[in-house]
Amino acid sequence: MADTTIARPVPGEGLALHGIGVRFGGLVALDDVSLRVPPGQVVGVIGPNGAGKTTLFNVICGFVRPAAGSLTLRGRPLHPRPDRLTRLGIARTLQGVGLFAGLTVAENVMAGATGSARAGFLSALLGLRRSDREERRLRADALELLDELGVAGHADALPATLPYGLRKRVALARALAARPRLLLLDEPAGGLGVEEIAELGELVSGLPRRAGRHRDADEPCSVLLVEHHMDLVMSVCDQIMVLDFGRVVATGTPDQIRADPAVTEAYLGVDDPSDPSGPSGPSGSDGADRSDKDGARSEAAA
Ligand SMILES: Nc1ncnc2c1ncn2[C@@H]1O[C@H](COP(=O)(O)OP(=O)(O)OP(=O)(O)O)[C@@H](O)[C@H]1O
Repeated sequence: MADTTIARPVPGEGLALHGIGVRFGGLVALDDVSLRVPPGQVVGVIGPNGAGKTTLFNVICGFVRPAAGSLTLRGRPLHPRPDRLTRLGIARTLQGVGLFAGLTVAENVMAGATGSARAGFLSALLGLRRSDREERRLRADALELLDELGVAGHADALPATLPYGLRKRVALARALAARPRLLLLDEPAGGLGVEEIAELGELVSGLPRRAGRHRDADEPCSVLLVEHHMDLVMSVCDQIMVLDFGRVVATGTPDQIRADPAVTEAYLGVDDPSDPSGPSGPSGSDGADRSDKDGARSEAAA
């Protein structure tokens, strides 16, 4: 029977994190975190403020080097570097938008394909030669993606002229232009309205089924979603990992996570899930602020 526990990495399958530990001075940001993101699945990482979600994302992107543990991608050791992600088949969207302000929407998406284009888009920016055919192919691919995400009508606009929700779609199109086998989404719902979040949910759910767009036709794309917005996470994820104070407190399907008392305790800071005093539980919209618990995991306090 297939192993469905995402906290138990399986060699050779998708992205796997094995016993990751990260410290910032005396603060333990991640402690023995293991996770796998199987091909074709949307895996969510949730947790209250300061739980370690962004740190985990940064480890996978190579912005933070773990003090302990290792990463593998399709069974091979992974030593990520932010400037090498595209080559590894990993694309990401950032908190906020992060588009190039001086490039049009279509050009931004073309820039995302740099790693998969024989002659990179940067070469054009640098004034280097590239064939017209290559240029046309990149633009056609970009327009197709923009069409898929419902923003093709804005292809020649500058990002700043678009509403925030549309700019986020362009950022997603740019990430998809790299034809990733693994897509990392860092709080994609941030700053979006209810309707936009519902539309985003449909988009994210469909990402692993984007047959033939990624480099490996035999391996569907997988998605790692770091997100505060619980309704989105619960509706799109196949599996969810819950972090609290840098530790894994629960993993499972959305239904399992909803029913797990450890999750309620992590969000509300109470043992009784029916206690109404907490501001937001796992079915609410945002993580609770646990500033009263700050420092509880520092080495000095341990
Ligand atoms: N560069 C850093 N230097 C020192 N401490 C850091 C650094 N980055 C994160 N931390 C600390 O590590 C812990 C985990 O932070 P992280 O940002 O990963 O949490 P998070 O779950 O993403 O929180 P949020 O939901 O508020 O974004 C926090 O206590 C944070 O203050």
